[in-house]
Amino acid sequence: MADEQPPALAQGPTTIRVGTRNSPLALAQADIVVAALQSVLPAYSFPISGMTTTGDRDQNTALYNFGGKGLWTTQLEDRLEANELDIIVHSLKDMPTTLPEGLVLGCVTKREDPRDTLVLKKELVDKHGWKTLADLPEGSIIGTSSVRRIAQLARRYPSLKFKDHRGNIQTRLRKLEEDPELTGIILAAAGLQRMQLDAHISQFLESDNGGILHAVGQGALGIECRAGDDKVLAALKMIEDKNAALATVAERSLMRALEGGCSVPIGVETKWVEPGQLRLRATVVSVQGTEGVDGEAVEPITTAEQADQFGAKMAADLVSRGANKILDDINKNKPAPPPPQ
Ligand SMILES: NCc1[nH]cc(CCC(=O)O)c1CC(=O)O
Repeated sequence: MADEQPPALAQGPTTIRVGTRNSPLALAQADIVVAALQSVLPAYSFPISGMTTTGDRDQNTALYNFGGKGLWTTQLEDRLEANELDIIVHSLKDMPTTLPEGLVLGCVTKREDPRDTLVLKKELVDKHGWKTLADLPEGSIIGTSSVRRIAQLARRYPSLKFKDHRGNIQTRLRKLEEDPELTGIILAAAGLQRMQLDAHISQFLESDNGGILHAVGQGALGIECRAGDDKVLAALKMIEDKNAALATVAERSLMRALEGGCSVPIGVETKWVEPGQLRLRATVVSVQGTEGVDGEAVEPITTAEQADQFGAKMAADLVSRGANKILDDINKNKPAPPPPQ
């Protein structure tokens, strides 16, 4: 094993310091990445340091008030730049598409299930046997604070109502059972699966089932490091998943071209329909769900450049069919960010 390692890994310190947020999911994700690194670099150590970020602390300000940029990431990035950490493990979907100067997305690892899921209140499942969004009676209240989820649900299921719902996954599951108003909530499959909480899932949502597309990068882990840190970059290359990397390049390119942060209703779905053939589906939906533009294409993708162009081309196609009007309206109506505290 050792003589297969890139030369950059053979010399110098054998510690790679790992930064993560402090939530149970973030810590589980850091453990997954450390286990992968440890298996290819058994002589190295990977101390993990957890940190509470603005996004974790501020549970009250509506998510779009942060401007969508770097809510979860800035404080960890400061420590990476200050050379106090060597890598940061992120949910890729929480990473802005443009990173600060000097920092790069070092790799994307093997992707978990990227879909959103419906989690219904247990008591209601037991009583009525409901399983899917289509089973829910008019006026049922779904807890979610994601404009992407609300917009798509409102479009497909106009009789549903929504209630702001946030906190880490465990908190959200608890609030679902405790809040008498809520019928169900929407959570990413990946987070539930990584925490062994997937028994709570009632329905997996996708374009062909429920008509809901997931967030850009959902289900993938992105690892950020310093540009030019050759040793760390070589280590990360060893745990990269090529298919996940290429698919998420296309997704992130689409989002960058549409200038959407995590707060705009852009849904995507990428699928390798054959080896080397990537299908990209995308949707841009107005906040009320009254308008939407959808796109779909399949292209042969083997390089990051091709994936990047694929995403940009899809964005241009969506724009030419009205997505820019939807996004402009959203940007016009956005409240001003809160004053710094
Ligand atoms: N918004 C927070 C967040 N960031 C990443 C995940 C799930 C894990 C992933 O997408 O990899 C979640 C929870 C959720 O949306 O249910």
